[in-house]
Amino acid sequence: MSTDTGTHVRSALPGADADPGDPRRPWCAGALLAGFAAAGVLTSADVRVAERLGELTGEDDPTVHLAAALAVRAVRAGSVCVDLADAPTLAAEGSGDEPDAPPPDVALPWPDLVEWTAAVRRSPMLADGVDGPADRPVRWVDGRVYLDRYWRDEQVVRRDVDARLVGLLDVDDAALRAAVHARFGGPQDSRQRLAAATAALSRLTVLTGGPGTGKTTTVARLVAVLRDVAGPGLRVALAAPTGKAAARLQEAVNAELARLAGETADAAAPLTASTVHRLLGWRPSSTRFAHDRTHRLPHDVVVLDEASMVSLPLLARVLDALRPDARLVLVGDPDQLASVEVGAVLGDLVARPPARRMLPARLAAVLPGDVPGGSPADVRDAAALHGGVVRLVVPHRFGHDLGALADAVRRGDGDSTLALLRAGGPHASLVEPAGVTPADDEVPGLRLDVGSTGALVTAAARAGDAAGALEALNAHRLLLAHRRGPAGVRRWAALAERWVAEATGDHEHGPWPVGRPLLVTANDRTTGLSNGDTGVIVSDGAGGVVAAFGEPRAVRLVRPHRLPAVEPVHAMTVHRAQGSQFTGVTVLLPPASSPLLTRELLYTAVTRAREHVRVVGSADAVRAAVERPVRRASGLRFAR
Ligand SMILES: Nc1ncnc2c1ncn2[C@@H]1O[C@H](COP(=O)(O)OP(=O)(O)OP(=O)(O)O)[C@@H](O)[C@H]1O
Repeated sequence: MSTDTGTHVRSALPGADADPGDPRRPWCAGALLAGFAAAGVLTSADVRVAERLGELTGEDDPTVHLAAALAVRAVRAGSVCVDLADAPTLAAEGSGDEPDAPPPDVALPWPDLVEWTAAVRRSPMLADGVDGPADRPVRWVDGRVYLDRYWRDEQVVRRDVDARLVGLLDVDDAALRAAVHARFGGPQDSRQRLAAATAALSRLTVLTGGPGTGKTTTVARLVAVLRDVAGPGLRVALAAPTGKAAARLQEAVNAELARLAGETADAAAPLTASTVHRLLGWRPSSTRFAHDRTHRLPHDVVVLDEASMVSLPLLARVLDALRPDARLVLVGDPDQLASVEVGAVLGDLVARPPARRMLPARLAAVLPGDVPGGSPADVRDAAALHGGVVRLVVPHRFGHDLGALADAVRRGDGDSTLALLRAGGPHASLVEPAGVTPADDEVPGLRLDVGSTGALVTAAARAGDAAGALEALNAHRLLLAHRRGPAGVRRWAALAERWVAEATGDHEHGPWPVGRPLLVTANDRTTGLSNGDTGVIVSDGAGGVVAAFGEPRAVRLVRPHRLPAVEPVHAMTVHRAQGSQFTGVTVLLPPASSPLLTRELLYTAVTRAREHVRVVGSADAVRAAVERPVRRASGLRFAR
């Protein structure tokens, strides 16, 4: 394709006559990219990176620059790569990264796909295909364009996962069968038995399931099974992406292990769980972890919970650090929101067409009758066993209505979702505002919940009852999709703070008001607090205050002057709430046109609630959410 494409299309470009001072318009950009930037598809940074790569590699074709800029944009939006054929559709949907900017409503001068692909493949900027040169900054593989570092991370995951699925570990069938039945004896435990046997036999297990299907319980009992078959000296690491999720995992797994130990009089050593970063040996002054391919983790088993939140680069680092003969158990709900960073690896591993392996046959030999069969879903689940994927399907915790609601959202069934929400009842309700976003006086129930939760938290905090304050903090949480704007965290957190002050009659304004809920926004080694941890300021009983974090049964106290970056947490994004649950949840939806409004967002929000979820949003917004699954491009779902 000739390099004059840019000039040729200039007069037709959206925004070509727009204000030259518009900050979205990159300085010095060629006409083609400037047009995409003016339309809001690319940012100045996307354009600058692409043009700089062009300078460094001697590439001046603007269509190649466009492909590279779209690969940078894709990463910003959480994709690993961009599929050029799909790029026009994705651009028309707007960017989840900049949800407040409307999607472009102008026709963009997309290059002809065949010519574009040819230009990209012969470019000195790009490596062509899997076997292309290793020193190019961008790579094209089967229509997908990657920034090379993400391609390399994807290859690490692909190769390691494939290697882990080859061959089975040496475990005695009869001993395994006995151990599994001893730990999972119930008639409904079939999938949990399969999960434990898979973890014993395979170096990769992917344990999935909706909320309350017994994933954490399975992890604990699976560890007991592994100790039974491999000996009590087994070195087990538990990890999760956030400190809060790690604390919950540790508490739940040890409680179940202690219960099992009581049953069998075994002495079970308690396990500790850490964040994934801490497990790998995160060092603030280095871009590398202490554990990597040259200095592997010592563990025989690594269990990674909330794996839907793990990014592609982080999973690649875990796989790098794991001994090849160690077992990896990934646990999570692939229907939830993916990592805030790049990739949706759990979903990709579940959706991947697995090569045919020995595992299902061996599972059938160890656990005859437990391998699923019958319904189409069972047949799909049986096929997924080739990839080490076990899906738990029996809900053990959820109230029936909440479970049905979560399931309708997961299935993309807008009619049922709306019907269940409108039916109301003790578990779910819908508040439909008159306008696009609700006015404060349209949500009296929310105001009551926020006020009463704040009053409970403040009363416990004033009494110096840290555990009680942390417990009360989980009574209700307001969740939103956006940070800014009329349906954003900023506006609603300020409102919630006012409602709490009104409910408690407390207008204390000092830097650390007693009862203020806190969200940690940075990792901090000295206090051990992690980004995403939540806590509350409580009285220390001696006229001072202290910040309480952790679970009510394992409270950690930190003096305010030692706190890392924190912010008040009267409301938070749905993303931030992942890994936590609350008795009641209110989710306030953005307008139907928001690109952040997705099925995964609503599903994640609904499944944060233990007893009641209130959805605030128009019927259009609910439908838009349910009917729009997140699309994150990645090559992991394909054969290469
Ligand atoms: N096989 C089982 N039989 C009976 N009850 C079970 C079984 N497995 C788990 N449970 C119970 O179901 C409830 C939910 O289990 P668990 O917390 O393990 O689910 P989960 O999938 O980890 O949930 P979440 O994703 O919400 O953390 C717990 O009370 C647990 O004791």
